[in-house]
Amino acid sequence: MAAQNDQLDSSFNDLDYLSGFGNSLESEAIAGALPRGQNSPLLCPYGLYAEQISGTSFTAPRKLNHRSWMYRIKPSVTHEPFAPRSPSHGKLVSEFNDSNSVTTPTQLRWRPVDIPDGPTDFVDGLFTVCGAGSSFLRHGYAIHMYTANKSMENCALCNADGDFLIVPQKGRLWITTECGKLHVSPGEIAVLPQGFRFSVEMPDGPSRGYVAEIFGTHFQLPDLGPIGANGLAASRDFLVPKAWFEDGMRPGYTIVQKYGGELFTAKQDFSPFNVVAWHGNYAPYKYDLSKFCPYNTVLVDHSDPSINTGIVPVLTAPTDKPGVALLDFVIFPPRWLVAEHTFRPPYYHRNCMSEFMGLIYGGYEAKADGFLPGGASLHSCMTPHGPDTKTYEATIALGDEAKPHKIINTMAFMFESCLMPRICLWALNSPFRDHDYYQCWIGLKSHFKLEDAAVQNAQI
Ligand SMILES: O=C(O)Cc1cc(O)ccc1O
Ligand SMILES: [Fe+2]
Repeated sequence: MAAQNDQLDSSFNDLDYLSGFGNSLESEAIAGALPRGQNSPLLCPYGLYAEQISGTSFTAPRKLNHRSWMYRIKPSVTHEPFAPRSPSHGKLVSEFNDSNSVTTPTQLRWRPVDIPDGPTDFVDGLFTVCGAGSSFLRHGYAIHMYTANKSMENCALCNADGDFLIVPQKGRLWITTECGKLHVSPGEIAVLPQGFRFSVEMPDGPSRGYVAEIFGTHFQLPDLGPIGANGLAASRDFLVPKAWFEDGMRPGYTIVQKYGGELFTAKQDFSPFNVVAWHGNYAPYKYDLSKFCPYNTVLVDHSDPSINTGIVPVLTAPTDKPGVALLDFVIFPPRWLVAEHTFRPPYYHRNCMSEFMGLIYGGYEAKADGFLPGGASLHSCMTPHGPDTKTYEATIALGDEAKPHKIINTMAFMFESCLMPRICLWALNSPFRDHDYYQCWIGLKSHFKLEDAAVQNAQI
């Protein structure tokens, strides 16, 4: 089910799923469709074709190795040659350089982008905001957003560049994948790993959301360290589709392949969702953010976001350096604030990591206004940021009298990366850019009282 909060439609009946993060799973839409005792028999049950999808190199260490076997009516190779899509897309970037993006250390914020009136599906509605690195070199990330209003028709997207982590903000997504169907509501996230073909329906029409794409690695659950064996995102809350297939002719079906940030298309006359059974540990999945179990200080201080406000990553895409993320997905869920004689909102800070933030619903504790559901902000490497003037003044005015207080009806998130993002020009020049963002801090006045220091010194 979708996250339990009054912003969301809880009447929606969800599907039945498999569960467990990174588990080795199996699913048959028809009993007996999975071969037993081997992956690639000479003849598969029911005359199916066996096909492997590898999400890691064949020789990746076992604990990092991802692959699945699919038993399908026709193999996915059965299509005409790929050709550049016409019209080309033009707003997707997977290798960030000065031909397609710029740098700026300034604090950036965007209002929610309007959803187009004209028919726009998930593929056409997707645009890159910022990112770093290269899908070709298998190191980097891209942050996209989408605004769309219609289902993909007779076509499926396959992303050869990386994994998509989709964060719907408005409108449900019904995602058909080769492993089966995922119904994803705002308040939930979905991960479509590199290479899976999928098609997105938008049953609610106007839809908006965020997408983090990672190149060259996959998301993991973060280590829990001293927290212990439980807490944060639990493995069993990650839901994986059950096998689902469609048979028969689908003339003119289009496979859209995103490859090096460009789109290519190929025609075939059947649905790619023809997998009758599959097994393995490489599969799409979803997670309901309301299941997250946050941890926090129970006495003083606002510790680092790696623990204190419950904003420990839900998922992390690691680099080779211990503790340094290519991309962390971090949430700011409803939770109790109890710290004593403490400035409870996020502290003022500069971070060697770059922080892209979005808001799914409600408000965000560090910004009294201007940061809206569907909007976004970017505070790049070492760019100072923190609570706006109103938040600071309201917190100080409350003083030490602040009682335990529950932040409710909110779900903000952050994509945090060690790589410095370049920003796409259409995002920088967007009519939705809030050019007055800096004003939210300009009113911060000095509270420094030199007289107090003089009195103090006189007493010594
Ligand atoms: O900048 C932000 O709003 C995100 C953030 C929140 C927090 O509680 C501590 C650090 C941090 O970067
Ligand atoms: Fe921050």
